[in-house]
Amino acid sequence: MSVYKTLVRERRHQEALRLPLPLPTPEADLWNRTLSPSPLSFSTSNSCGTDNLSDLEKLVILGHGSGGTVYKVRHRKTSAVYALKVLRFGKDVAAMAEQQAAQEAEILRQVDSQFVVRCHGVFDHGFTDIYGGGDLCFIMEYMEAGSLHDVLRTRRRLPEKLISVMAQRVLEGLNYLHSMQIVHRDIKPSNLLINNKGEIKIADFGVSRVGRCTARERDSSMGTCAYMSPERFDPEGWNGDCSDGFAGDVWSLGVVVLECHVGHFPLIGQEQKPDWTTLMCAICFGERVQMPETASPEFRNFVWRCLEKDWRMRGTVKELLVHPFVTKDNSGFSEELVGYALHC
Ligand SMILES: Nc1ncnc2c1ncn2[C@@H]1O[C@H](COP(=O)(O)OP(=O)(O)OP(=O)(O)O)[C@@H](O)[C@H]1O
Repeated sequence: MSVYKTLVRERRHQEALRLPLPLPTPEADLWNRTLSPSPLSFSTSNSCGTDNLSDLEKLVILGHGSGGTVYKVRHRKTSAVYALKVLRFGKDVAAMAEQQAAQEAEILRQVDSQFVVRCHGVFDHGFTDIYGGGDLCFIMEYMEAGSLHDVLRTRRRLPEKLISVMAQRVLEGLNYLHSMQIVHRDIKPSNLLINNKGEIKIADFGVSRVGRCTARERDSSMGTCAYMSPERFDPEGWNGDCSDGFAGDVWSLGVVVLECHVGHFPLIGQEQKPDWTTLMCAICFGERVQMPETASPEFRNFVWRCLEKDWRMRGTVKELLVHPFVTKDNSGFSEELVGYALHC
């Protein structure tokens, strides 16, 4: 998990939830949808052919996040392999935390894109004893090569062509999510997963929103602050109250892209401690970010368009999808990404 994470998800340390999991709604309904508070304890109908977690054999732990553990599991009958994300909640559940968890489950049930890690089913408590009594389990598509964070930890830097492939796919994923009015709000290397074909996909909707945030949600500052845009960090200073949030995902992608080039978190010096004040100063008041000398003009321009402090001036996903940095011929580079990832 990233060392920069200082603001974590409140909801994932809170008491067992009785999750309201509403039935899927048409796309249009997603905007500003309020979730029903009626508790519902069930496993979803799912696409991996199980309504019982005991059908899944635990193989290894893939990783730990702020709220739980991700296991590699195998379906005993079909032998299909999945990643099972088990979330646990602490005591003192807040209403907002409960809503956020329901929102994550709902988003996962709705999204269906080759650029987003697929969720095959959701189980809430009552079904999860076999996994230590977790409160919510997501059966996810298994991404064999792990996360971009894992790759950067061992490789440090990636060649521009690979960064371009990664950026293009994340933009496609954001384009899809934004078309459904979903703002991811936590784009960072550990939430970008890679499969054995070298395809990068967006994962983890733990702090995502459908539609605009309420003031209360904004105040809770959920997400990883190192990758947060100026308007999320300081809504008053950067007119964040008027933002629909989509531009914040573009900023985060810009930070990730630059990080892949320079080999460390790029907005503060390597000698600086990534505490809240340092990050706030760098993100909201820092000079325009310096580019590595070896960066191509296309790379520089792409990153500057993403890291424009004023969200109204920042590049949009649609604009960046046709930016020369991502429209270059990168055929064959996905396979190279697998090599990078699998041999770390
Ligand atoms: N679908 C998946 N396939 C393969 N590995 C996965 C999958 N989902 C998660 N992982 C691994 O498990 C780790 C933990 O994931 P998780 O989403 O719980 O936390 P995180 O994103 O690293 O941190 P946080 O939850 O604090 O943001 C990831 O970094 C990744 O290495």
